Amino acid sequence: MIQDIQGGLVVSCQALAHEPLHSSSIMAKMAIAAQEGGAKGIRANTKADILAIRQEVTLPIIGIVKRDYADSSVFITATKREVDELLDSGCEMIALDATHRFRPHGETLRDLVKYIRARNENVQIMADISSKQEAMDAEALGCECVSTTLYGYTQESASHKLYEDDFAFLKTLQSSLKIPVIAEGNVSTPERYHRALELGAHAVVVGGAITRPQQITANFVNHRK
Ligand SMILES: CC(=O)N[C@H](C=O)[C@@H](O)[C@H](O)[C@H](O)COP(=O)(O)O
Repeated sequence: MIQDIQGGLVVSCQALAHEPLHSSSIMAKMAIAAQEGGAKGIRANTKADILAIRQEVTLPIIGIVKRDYADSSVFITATKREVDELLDSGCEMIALDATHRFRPHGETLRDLVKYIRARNENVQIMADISSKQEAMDAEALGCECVSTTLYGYTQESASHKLYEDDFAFLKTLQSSLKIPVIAEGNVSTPERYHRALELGAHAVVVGGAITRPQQITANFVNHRK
């Protein structure tokens, strides 16, 4: 999958339970639209959504399972339970939280990577990180790529946005890693998308700006010239 998405757009088709488009069949339609528009891959949440999307499109899928746990703030593919669901879904790549935060039940990223490799050696792994050190650790564990998904979404990185200072964080990662770096998070305009690629992002994941109409609507309503 990592080669298939090179130089292109991955569309994240996600609607959580509290969102208006929450429905596997609607996410499958979103994925068709993304494919028709030229996307090279899909990022999707839950086994049910991935199975529905698989029926409709030929694009490779990055799977995640978001689930909240009481003892941890990690919520993207946090434990073996979510990994099992994704391995059953048949997605080509599994994305996991790869931050240094404590995981539910004390599970570790190292264990989860080992577990995925033992169960299916063909599934690739994307590390969702929020700092350079996390990215370097994920590379050392053998993940196929890192994504900037959680930059700006942890306590330590909360004051940052990926695109600020002309994607300074992306540049830092690129000069520190050998594995591909995916730009993800707040890439909300075509200009940002193309700039990230120009700077050498292996691929770019765009979500809300394409697949969350409530967010798109609010952007119109709140836009100030
Ligand atoms: C932080 C977090 O929970 N990120 C999630 C990860 O899968 C998704 O909610 C985002 O939509 C995705 O990362 C794409 O980002 P954006 O929607 O900003 O283009």
